[in-house]
Amino acid sequence: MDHAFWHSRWQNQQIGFHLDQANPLLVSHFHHLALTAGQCIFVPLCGKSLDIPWLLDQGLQVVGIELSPLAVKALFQELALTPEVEEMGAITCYRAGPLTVFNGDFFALSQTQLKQAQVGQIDAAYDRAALVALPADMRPRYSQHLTALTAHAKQLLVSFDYDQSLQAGPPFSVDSQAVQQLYGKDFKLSLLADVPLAGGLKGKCPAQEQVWLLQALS
Ligand SMILES: C[S@@+](CC[C@H](N)C(=O)[O-])C[C@H]1O[C@@H](n2cnc3c(N)ncnc32)[C@H](O)[C@@H]1O
Repeated sequence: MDHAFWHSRWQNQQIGFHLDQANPLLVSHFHHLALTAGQCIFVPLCGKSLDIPWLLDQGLQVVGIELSPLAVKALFQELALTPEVEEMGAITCYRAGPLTVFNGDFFALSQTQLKQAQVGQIDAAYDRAALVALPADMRPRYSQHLTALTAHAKQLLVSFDYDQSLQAGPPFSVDSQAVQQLYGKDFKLSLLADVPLAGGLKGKCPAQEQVWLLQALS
């Protein structure tokens, strides 16, 4: 998917991926990350997800990155937060208290900008509808960049497994074998949940929603 695809989705409010509550799978499986208040969680391709306020409510510092300026502005507006805005080259950083959201291309986000925004150690990552939003040829670059940016931080990953021939993505099917190929070299993978998606994918084909815990191999 190119940038124009996602900009147009936000422009036209075609954001069926956006849930009107925190993702129930995050709520049920968050404890596996064993985070404590004050620690920092990174949320790639975050949209204006209500997972963000839920994570803030756990006392965490939350760092997101999102391509669409519409999404980032809506996120802060809906949370009634007025961010400080700082241009950092190709990326713009929005900050309000424990929430930092970079607006720009995930692949352009570097340690330099994280430092400039005074993001310290990232203790965990949470991927919901990020890996599965990307076509197969982009996923290895995505997983490597995420692993490097977060210094092999543990991760909660929510993915889909369905018959890709029945339905085109996004979201794409990223099955257990694909998760293993992308992350198995660096992480121990534990499948925490493998549950049928209620109503199927876009109401059209049966799909499993899977929750993975990734823990760095030492
Ligand atoms: C399927 S949505 C998921 C959003 C959010 N994680 C959620 O659960 O609601 C994927 C998001 O990734 C953003 N995105 C796509 N490509 C991106 C990129 N290269 N860098 C940053 N964000 C990107 C899109 O604008 C979109 O908001």
